[in-house]
Amino acid sequence: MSVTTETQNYLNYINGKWSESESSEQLKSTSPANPSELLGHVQASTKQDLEKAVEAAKAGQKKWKKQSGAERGNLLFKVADILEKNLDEVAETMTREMGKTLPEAKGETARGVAILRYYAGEGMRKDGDVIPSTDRSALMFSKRVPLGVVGVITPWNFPVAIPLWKMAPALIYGNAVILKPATEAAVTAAKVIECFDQAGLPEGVINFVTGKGSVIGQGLAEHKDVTAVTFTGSNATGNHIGQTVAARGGKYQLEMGGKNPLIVADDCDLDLAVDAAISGGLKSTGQKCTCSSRVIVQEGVYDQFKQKLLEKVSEINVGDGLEEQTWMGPCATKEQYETVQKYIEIGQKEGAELVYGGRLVQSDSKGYYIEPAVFDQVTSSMTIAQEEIFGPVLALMKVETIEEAIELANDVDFGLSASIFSKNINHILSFIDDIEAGLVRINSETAGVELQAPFGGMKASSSYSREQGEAAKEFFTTMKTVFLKG
Ligand SMILES: NC(=O)C1=CN([C@@H]2O[C@H](COP(=O)(O)OP(=O)(O)OC[C@H]3O[C@@H](n4cnc5c(N)ncnc54)[C@H](OP(=O)(O)O)[C@@H]3O)[C@@H](O)[C@H]2O)C=CC1
Ligand SMILES: O=C(O)CCC(=O)C(=O)O
Repeated sequence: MSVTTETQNYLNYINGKWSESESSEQLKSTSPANPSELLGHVQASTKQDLEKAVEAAKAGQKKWKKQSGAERGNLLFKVADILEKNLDEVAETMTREMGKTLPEAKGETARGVAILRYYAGEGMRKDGDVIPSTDRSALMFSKRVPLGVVGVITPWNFPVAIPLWKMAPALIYGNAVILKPATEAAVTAAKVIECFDQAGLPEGVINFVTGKGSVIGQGLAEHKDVTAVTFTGSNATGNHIGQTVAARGGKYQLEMGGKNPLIVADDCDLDLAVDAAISGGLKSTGQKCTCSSRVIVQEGVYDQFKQKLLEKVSEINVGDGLEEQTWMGPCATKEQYETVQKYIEIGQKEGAELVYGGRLVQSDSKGYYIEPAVFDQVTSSMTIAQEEIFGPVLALMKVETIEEAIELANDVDFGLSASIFSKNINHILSFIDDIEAGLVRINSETAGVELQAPFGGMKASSSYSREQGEAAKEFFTTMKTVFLKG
């Protein structure tokens, strides 16, 4: 059985088999560059489908955890090789399905391959410590053990990297997984699951159930046999999931929004700062939780920075992500397109000055295209300085001192990522100390996560847990302390 039927009807993957939902209903996935282009249908799954997946995962996990780390790792290496072989197809599907440009989609898929290899290697690393006992004749040690069944709920903005940076560590540490991808990027996710299928993971170890967040996502959050749930997405949904899982005593991990500041100091290399504002703020059409949305500039270089920024932003080519000349693709969904427009209107109503862009870009295909927008005269109390827009909108804010810049940078509910551009070590050290962010970046853009380092935010950006690198071990395992005496 393959991932689809002949009509591009992408199936669920439960207990090692591709299967239709009991509902016999499907949800449509279309292209944001051309909303009349159908990518395929995915299953509108029911709670019964999810129940089957949970049963399969429970049974699969019992055997999976008995395999050695090296055996599990070998399978992940195999998945990585298959994904690498299919990189072009997966990346092109991603571009068609959620709009990011093809080079970005290829980069993300290659990152997926690297994530799989990193965690495959983890199967050969230590899973505990020897701890001296007060009893000289005893051996005491800690041992990491899997949690059981892990629910993975993912967004549409990184349809390959985010599912993989959650599933690969879950699997290597001996858990079984049920992935519920964002509906808008579920076809790309199906292609990733196909790589696991081809690699021959044992039945039930990895399961894929598409459907509405309110049914399948909610079902994972509520299910008593889903020991842990890992989520990336909006704050509203994340907080709801966290409360639901906590109420039944489960473990959860939430990665949510950002309102990331980039501080430009008087003494910095302005050209580098301009490039970082553009790359960090507008790549992926601003649809990254780590994107720079507030650019806080010291008054000494404010006008010069603004002029250089506007010159470069005006060169940005908006269009279909499959076309070579395109630098910025469409908004990923109709909802996102409307949200960005709404925030641009709010910004203007609240007194910010729209100094560039923000207009809709017409196309024959009626794609969700919008020009990058730059606002001047933004103050911290404005909605566009406080709420996550998730679109190509930069808000410029002027400050006198670096102390004021850091205070302004911290004046939001979020705390995911933050950058400073400066050559002054004192400014840099104050920034490292005082900025309220999980990712602190100096002379580098706010986006750009490395898979081997902990990733997560402070304040409302996350549940204080960290993903990726070695930090993933904390979430995807629990600990036994063993006291052994002859
Ligand atoms: N931190 C980040 O990386 C991201 C942040 N966002 C922010 O969220 C905003 C809205 O985007 P949106 O796609 O609606 O994000 P959501 O948070 O609603 O969706 C993320 C995932 O959660 C699922 N989901 C939705 N409702 C529930 C529920 N009740 N219980 C469990 N799971 C659920 C979704 O499924 P389904 O697809 O079926 O709705 C999807 O798989 C964006 O504008 C942006 O600000 C969005 C994406 C990523
Ligand atoms: O910046 C990155 O590479 C990752 C961003 C991210 O995790 C997100 O947008 O959800």
